[in-house]
Amino acid sequence: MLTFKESCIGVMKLSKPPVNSLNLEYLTEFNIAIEKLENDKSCRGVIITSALPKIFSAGLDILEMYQPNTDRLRQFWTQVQQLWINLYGSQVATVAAINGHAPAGGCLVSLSCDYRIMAPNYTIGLNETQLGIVAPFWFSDTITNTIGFRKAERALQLGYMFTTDEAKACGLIDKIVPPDQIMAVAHEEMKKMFAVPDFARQITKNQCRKQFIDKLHAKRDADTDNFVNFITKDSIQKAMGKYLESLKKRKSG
Ligand SMILES: CCCC/C=C\CC(=O)SCCNC(=O)CCNC(=O)[C@H](O)C(C)(C)COP(=O)(O)OP(=O)(O)OC[C@H]1O[C@@H](n2cnc3c(N)ncnc32)[C@H](O)[C@@H]1OP(=O)(O)O
Repeated sequence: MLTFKESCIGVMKLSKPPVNSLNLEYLTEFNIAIEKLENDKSCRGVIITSALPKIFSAGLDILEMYQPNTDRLRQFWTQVQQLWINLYGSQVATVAAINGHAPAGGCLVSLSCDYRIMAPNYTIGLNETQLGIVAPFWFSDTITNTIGFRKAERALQLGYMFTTDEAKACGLIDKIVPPDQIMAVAHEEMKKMFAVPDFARQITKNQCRKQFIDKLHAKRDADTDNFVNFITKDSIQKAMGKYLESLKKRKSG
């Protein structure tokens, strides 16, 4: 993770080649970096983007969920939950500068921010069902809160990956920006949020999001149990093995 500060704005650049997949170690690093910025009194905003060309993040590392060690799988899921809690509940203003594809966990990271700008000709969405897995309730809450129930339900069922244009049309992202302008526009959007007194913006954000974060806190252990029981089922392991194979075939084909 490349993290630096530009006056009162923290910039986090995901940099885990080849596709910024989020494994246990990287999620832990991500959480430490965001918590550090959150606790930095001089930091008012965070921009999350990718240091890689064409990929914002491929989402959760599928290899963590394929033929897993159960203890590690639990730790992995705890870090995924923590990342969402940290981002969705952050007190600082957050902008996702989506400069590449953002499937599944990559989409969730961006949806957890306050504002999303995206470069053209990429795809974004919660495609979990395409892998034969199911996005947990807090993933669906987050997309529903962004694009509304009907569109979210349809997108989740299909595991639909939106083009940048489609994402803009349904409100999944806020603005389409040429790749060479994405950081400049992220700073402009951040300034708009800074024009509002921090405490008023923070309390308002809390009012909107707290109930959803509290819901996960109340069910956190059960959510981890569900995840571990679900992922370790034979049928799910088979589906995930097939999906991994299809990724490799697509590459060679
Ligand atoms: C109960 C479950 C709850 C919710 C759980 C999960 C949420 C998730 O996030 S699951 C992850 C879903 N992600 C995807 O489906 C993305 C899959 N990847 C792609 O579509 C493409 O790789 C991508 C468009 C991101 C990039 O395309 P390319 O630039 O063409 O790269 P390659 O496809 O050649 O990939 C390079 C290399 O990376 C491996 N890879 C890709 N994604 C992942 C991933 N998410 N986890 C682990 N590894 C991944 C891919 O297999 C290639 O590997 P090698 O063949 O060994 O080089």
